[in-house]
Amino acid sequence: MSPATIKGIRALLLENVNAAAVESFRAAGIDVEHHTKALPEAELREKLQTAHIVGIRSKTQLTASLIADAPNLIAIGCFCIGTNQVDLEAASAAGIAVFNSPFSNSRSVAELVIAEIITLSRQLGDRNREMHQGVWNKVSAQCYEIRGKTLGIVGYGHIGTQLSVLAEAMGMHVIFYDVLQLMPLGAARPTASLNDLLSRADVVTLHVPETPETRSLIGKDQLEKMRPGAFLINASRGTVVDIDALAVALRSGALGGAAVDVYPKEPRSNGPGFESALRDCPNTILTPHIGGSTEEAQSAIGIEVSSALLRFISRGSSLGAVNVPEVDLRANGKRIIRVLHMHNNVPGVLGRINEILSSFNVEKQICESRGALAYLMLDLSLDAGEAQGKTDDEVAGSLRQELAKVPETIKTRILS
Ligand SMILES: NC(=O)C1=CN([C@@H]2O[C@H](COP(=O)(O)OP(=O)(O)OC[C@H]3O[C@@H](n4cnc5c(N)ncnc54)[C@H](O)[C@@H]3O)[C@@H](O)[C@H]2O)C=CC1
Ligand SMILES: O=C(O)C(=O)COP(=O)(O)O
Repeated sequence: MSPATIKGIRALLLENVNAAAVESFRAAGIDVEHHTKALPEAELREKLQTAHIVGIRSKTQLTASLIADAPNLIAIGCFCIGTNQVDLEAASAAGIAVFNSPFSNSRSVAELVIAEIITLSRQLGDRNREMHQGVWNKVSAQCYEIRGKTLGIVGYGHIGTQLSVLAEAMGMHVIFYDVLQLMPLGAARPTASLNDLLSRADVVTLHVPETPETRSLIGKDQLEKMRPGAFLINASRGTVVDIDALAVALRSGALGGAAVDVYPKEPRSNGPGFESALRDCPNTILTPHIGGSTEEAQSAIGIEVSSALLRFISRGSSLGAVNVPEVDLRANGKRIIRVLHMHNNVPGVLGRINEILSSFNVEKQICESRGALAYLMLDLSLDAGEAQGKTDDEVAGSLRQELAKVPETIKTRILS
């Protein structure tokens, strides 16, 4: 496909999406607007009027109402792992592909959690604060090695498994709980239930996605099932833990400490004013959602997600999308135009489309469906059939008109 496919494409990048992404978009000829923060909803709504691509991280909530109000939007890039901040159903219904980076920051999160396990076991947060206040407090009571202790991992996915390997290398016993049956790494062992894990682990760490099932997964009842003096770590999503119940457990001494990186409500930008019931709790490490915030992770994510978006914009390839069917065709060097047609997945649509195309020479075509959405990609030869002797624009224009008459059409793009 020619650079003309990219011409006029506007990308709105928020939340300080890495410079690697900005550079690769600009190098491809895309007009980029880059913001270091998340935008207030009204400003975001206005900017989405003209954007073809929006790039966000974990903070920006792309609701059904915002998506419905974004007439030109073709693709959403989540420059992070989580996609819970996007209404994926609304995006699919509008034929908008959503991409993320499924594992580029997993190692960064796992390393942070290792640091936190030791920090909590040695009460480093409290000692550090005391020293900065000029207080020398040399104690060994309730300070422990991590060797031989049991780490309970809830959610044994990309991050949970990385952590499992690192923790075992440091002499910990690893147990895990996951809703899926998964292969244990090393000597790690699954537990029969979440309660079983909570009652056996010295350190419980959460690595589940935000879903209706994980909301308040750890509340008062679950905290009460944890061992006396155990530690809780949450670097998944803020909604997974009942923060008030956790603060009570910490202040009463039922738990020995906690490390929390994510919160039910997070500020839109850096600066003072952070409020939480966890502030000033004993042996409690609070970090501002920095689990994936390393130079390595951010540049890898910038490259990975921008490449996926560029492939989708320039060739229609949806490989790696989290919500639309995965479709791709290799170009064969001939003069073609590519038709990309997203439609409702009901019987008879392909028949109607093929009727429209009957006088053209179809080089290749592929159609995949995912739930209610189907995605058709096809290449038409410009050197044969109806297209012969016509310009790309003429062929594209008439096809666009005809395809718009197919009632199940959601979105059509024609690349030449
Ligand atoms: N603090 C930070 O900066 C970061 C936070 N995250 C968060 O961490 C989450 C996990 O990341 P990954 O390990 O990459 O995800 P993943 O999808 O590879 O693994 C998640 C695991 O949780 C399991 N799971 C789902 N629901 C469960 C439940 N109710 N109980 C037990 N297990 C359940 C899944 O079966 C899966 O094995 C992300 O969804 C994201 O929200 C991710 C990266 C950075
Ligand atoms: O990757 C994720 O899901 C994260 O939570 C990291 O989010 P961030 O890119 O730091 O806003």
